[in-house]
Amino acid sequence: MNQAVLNWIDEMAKMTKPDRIVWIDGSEEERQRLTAEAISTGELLELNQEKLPGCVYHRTAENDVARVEHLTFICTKKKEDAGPTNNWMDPEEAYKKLAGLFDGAMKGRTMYVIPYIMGVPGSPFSKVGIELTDSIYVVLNMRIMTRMGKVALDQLGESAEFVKGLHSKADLNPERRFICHFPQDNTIWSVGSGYGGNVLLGKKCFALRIASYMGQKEGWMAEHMLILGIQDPQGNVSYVAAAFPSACGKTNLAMMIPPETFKGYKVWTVGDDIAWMRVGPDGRLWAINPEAGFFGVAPGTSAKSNPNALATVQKDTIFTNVVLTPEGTVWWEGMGVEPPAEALDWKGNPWTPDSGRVGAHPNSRFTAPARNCPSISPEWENPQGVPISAIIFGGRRAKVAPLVYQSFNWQHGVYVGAAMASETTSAATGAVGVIRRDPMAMLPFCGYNMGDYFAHWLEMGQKIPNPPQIFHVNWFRTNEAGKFIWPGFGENFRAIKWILERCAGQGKAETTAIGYVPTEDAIDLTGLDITKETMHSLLEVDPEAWQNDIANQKEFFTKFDRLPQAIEDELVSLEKRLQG
Ligand SMILES: Nc1nc2c(ncn2[C@@H]2O[C@H](COP(=O)(O)OP(=O)(O)OP(=O)(O)O)[C@@H](O)[C@H]2O)c(=O)[nH]1
Ligand SMILES: O=C([O-])CC(=O)C(=O)O
Ligand SMILES: [Mn+2]
Repeated sequence: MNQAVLNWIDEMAKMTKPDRIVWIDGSEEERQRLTAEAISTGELLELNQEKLPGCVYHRTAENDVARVEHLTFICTKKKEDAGPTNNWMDPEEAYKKLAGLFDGAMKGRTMYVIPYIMGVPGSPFSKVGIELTDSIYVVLNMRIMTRMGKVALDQLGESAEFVKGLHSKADLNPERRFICHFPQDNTIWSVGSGYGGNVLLGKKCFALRIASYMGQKEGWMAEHMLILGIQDPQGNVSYVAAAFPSACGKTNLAMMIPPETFKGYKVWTVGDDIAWMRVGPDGRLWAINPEAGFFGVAPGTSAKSNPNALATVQKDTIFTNVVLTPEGTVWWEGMGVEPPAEALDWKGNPWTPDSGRVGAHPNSRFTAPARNCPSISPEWENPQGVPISAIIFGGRRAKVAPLVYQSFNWQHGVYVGAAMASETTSAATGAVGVIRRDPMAMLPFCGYNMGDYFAHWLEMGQKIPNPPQIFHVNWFRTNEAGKFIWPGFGENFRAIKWILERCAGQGKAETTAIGYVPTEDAIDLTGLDITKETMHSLLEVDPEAWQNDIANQKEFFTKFDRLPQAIEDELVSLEKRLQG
């Protein structure tokens, strides 16, 4: 047995004082046993096994339904290394404070030891973590989201190089809830929550916050990006990676089905949330999806918007905070089917469709194995990853950003990513619909100084002989009535097709102040009912709106003491171009 692992577990058990310690092996027998146990205590509810085989239901505490960014900390020795966009705590102080909360937190409970791999076993990209938790819900979610159990211990061998994750629900009191990251110690401590984004430590905590720090040191990138492949009628597949903030359409785009008119085209899903990217021997950027499942937003998922996601969650899925029907099935707003006449809402209260309240929490989620997905790419477990032709940034912008545009070059593209903004969503606690700057969709997920992160992006550009082209998209422009004017979902394929044409040196574009914008006839609109006026407003670059946005960007960037000169230069150049 690995002595470093044993010593660490011993130390954590002395602090948390569980009644027993159970090692997770990842077997089917173990899944059944733990599921039965969680059902017997009410932690999980069994669903209708005829209609939803292998599926279970879970409710979180009412005040524990999303990531808590104000309680999430990067604990580096120097405050500057966490940077201006992260909450910071001194590591010594953080360990001490959380040790107080962890002290005896597992008394009367079991500590589960979950060894897991982010990435495919044996891949040069992959990394091992171990999560200690007192929640069966966490174990069963990690079983879907990662490759875990024996396979991870085999990969680790005698090495002491693993990410040490400790989680306890403790008393679930939000006053005593903290998600602390110690990138310099490869350590994550999460206490007082049972919500996925705070407690599935392989996901946001490791695969983004800790991994972004590793990537900067080791010369690779960990990004909040989906990965998809687009196959053309000749059978060639091109891959793109796209960064959108939480609940802004990554899962939907990753599983998109092209509109009927595009015969012979097919979209393959490689990943829906996280990409780890390295320069390949051929000088291109290669990406893997380090996860093994999808932790997706339920509301809005329908046979019309995302049939692949709906098919994915028909078996072996954990549903969290959705509506529970009397027949033991699930429902949510925007599912595209009649709501049940009466049911239990996400809080467990009796609910009817005319109650005037939503039945499912807006951030209710499904946890489903990626292999269930009808569009899963044949390459999704390729240990070498897939080559990326285009990087896409995007957000929710009612105004300002056009449907799609291309940056002039890598440096300009990095600036476009750094200047990203989006309206906030229910994926994190706090106000919804407020515009905030969210560079590369990484504001809540960058594990070090974001100025250094921009510098790392700029440096990566120097290291990739054949870098991807960088684009920006916005599916969320609205009219005066506040309605989305672009149909979105599968129709987004039309913008992606233009992006790939541009990568191939084709595709018509107009050079504007902000970058290359499609000419009004450049996007293939065959079979789409959309007026010329609408297309015009979708592609419009309004100099005044952009000037206002620049003012907001400047305010944001003044917080940075390590802002690379190149970012500032790009901003100044844009301002000059806008003034004509
Ligand atoms: N109007 C419009 N809404 C969309 C589009 N794509 C996704 N949405 C909606 O945006 C919400 C979130 O979409 P997801 O695809 O789950 O977002 P995500 O980026 O994967 O979210 P995280 O899992 O939080 O990272 C859902 O309610 C979708 O229905 C689109 O093209 N147009
Ligand atoms: O982490 C979560 O809670 C879910 C997620 O993917 C995100 O918010 O981006
Ligand atoms: Mn996400």
